[in-house]
Amino acid sequence: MDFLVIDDERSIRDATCMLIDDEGHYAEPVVNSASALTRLKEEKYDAILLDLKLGAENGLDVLEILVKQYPQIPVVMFTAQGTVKTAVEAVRRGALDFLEKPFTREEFRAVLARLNRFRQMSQRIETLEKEVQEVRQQNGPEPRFDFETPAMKSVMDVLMRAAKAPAAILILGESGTGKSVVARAIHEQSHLHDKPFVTVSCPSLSKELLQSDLFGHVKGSFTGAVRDTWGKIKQAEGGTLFLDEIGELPLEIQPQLLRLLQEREYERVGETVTRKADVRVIAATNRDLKECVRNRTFREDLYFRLNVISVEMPPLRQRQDDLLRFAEYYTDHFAHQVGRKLRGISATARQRIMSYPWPGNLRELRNAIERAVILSSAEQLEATDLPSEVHDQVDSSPALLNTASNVTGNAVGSFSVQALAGMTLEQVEELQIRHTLEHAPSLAEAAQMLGIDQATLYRKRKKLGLNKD
Ligand SMILES: Nc1ncnc2c1ncn2[C@@H]1O[C@H](COP(=O)(O)OP(=O)(O)OP(=O)(O)O)[C@@H](O)[C@H]1O
Repeated sequence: MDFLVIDDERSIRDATCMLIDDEGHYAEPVVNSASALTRLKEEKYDAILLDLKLGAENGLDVLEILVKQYPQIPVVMFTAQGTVKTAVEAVRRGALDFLEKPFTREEFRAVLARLNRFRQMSQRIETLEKEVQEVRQQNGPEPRFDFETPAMKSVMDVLMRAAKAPAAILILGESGTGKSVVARAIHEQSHLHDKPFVTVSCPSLSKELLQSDLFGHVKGSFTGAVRDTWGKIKQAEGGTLFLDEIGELPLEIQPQLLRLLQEREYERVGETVTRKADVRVIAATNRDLKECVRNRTFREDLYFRLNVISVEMPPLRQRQDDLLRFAEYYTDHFAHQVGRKLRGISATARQRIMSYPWPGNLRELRNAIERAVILSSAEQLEATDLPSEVHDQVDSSPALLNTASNVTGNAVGSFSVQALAGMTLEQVEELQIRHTLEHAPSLAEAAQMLGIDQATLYRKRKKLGLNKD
């Protein structure tokens, strides 16, 4: 490891550098903060040893500058005997450890071991961050926010202005409209961009697990709680807590969330110690929260708390100005990913894309284009490369016709845009779900075809009284 030793006392400085050298590391001595900051600009160090009493300078002030400018470099403070209180203060202000002068080789080795662990952890985090970035790049195209649809432009305008304020933000909109994507964009545009962004998926867990996931728990608080754990609130400390599908939040947990938003306080499950939370909350849902309030499945006070700034993401069928641009963008992305040279989308395929209602919104469009790019063999994406529900809109299959008749109660001549135009959005969605469930071999595949997650399809299916095992 490479050390920067900051001490104005020559004897201590030299002795420390010799000790570091003896232990097989490299040390560079400097006498004050000015030369330390100059060296830090020129060289890369793994750790800093800093004297608390640095001549006329206060080591704690220097520590603050170092922690702010070089948060990735651990700092160990040299302290004189009997200044434990100050040493504790130094740790509170961001020092990794302290060494009481004069120190023995053993004491120094103990600090070295800690520094080594810190270094290994930092390297691991760096590797993981790179991996996450790679997975993201492999999984999907980078989000784009250059929308042309006026309604979407104004949504983004509100969100980007709100990003810089600490108030809670509520994002409404159908599944797949990009709520999670914009939640992350708000975080990245905000003053918290270098702090954590932590997602809690409200419907995916049981009430007990969700409570523990959010607030943490102490050992023995329920069967299986074998050790103390911190929840997502703690993980998100100083950053953004994104509550996805907030409309599914069990009623029992809602008062605790309200308290978190109002008082910034919470307790871990099985513990009475009240803890302070420093998080910015963004929540999203595809439910009609006002309706949930009316049905008494969502607390009104919580709704008002969350609804300080709220936006509604328009469904893709109302974003005609963006539809083709996104389709083209996805085509280029996936063609590049699979190493294909595609000359865009054919005129017929474009027409089909424009006239299809995309109930699964951007997620469905993205999946449809990814599939089409993989299947395509021509120079351009053709209508026949698109999923059947998209390219068969005019000459529909009998099964679909039957379903359409059932849904609307009328004999529909064909499943065309005209037929859809006579139906409500709810009916179109129901039609699409019924059709997909009829044809997909499993719920998982039906969800994938619809471009929604399984939990959403499960809920919708239940609401419609449909079954598929
Ligand atoms: N701005 C965007 N640019 C590119 N792709 C996007 C964008 N927004 C959404 N998508 C695509 O749509 C998919 C779904 O987006 P997202 O998960 O944010 O939707 P959602 O509204 O949160 O859905 P759900 O309610 O089901 O959780 C993303 O994985 C991405 O592929």
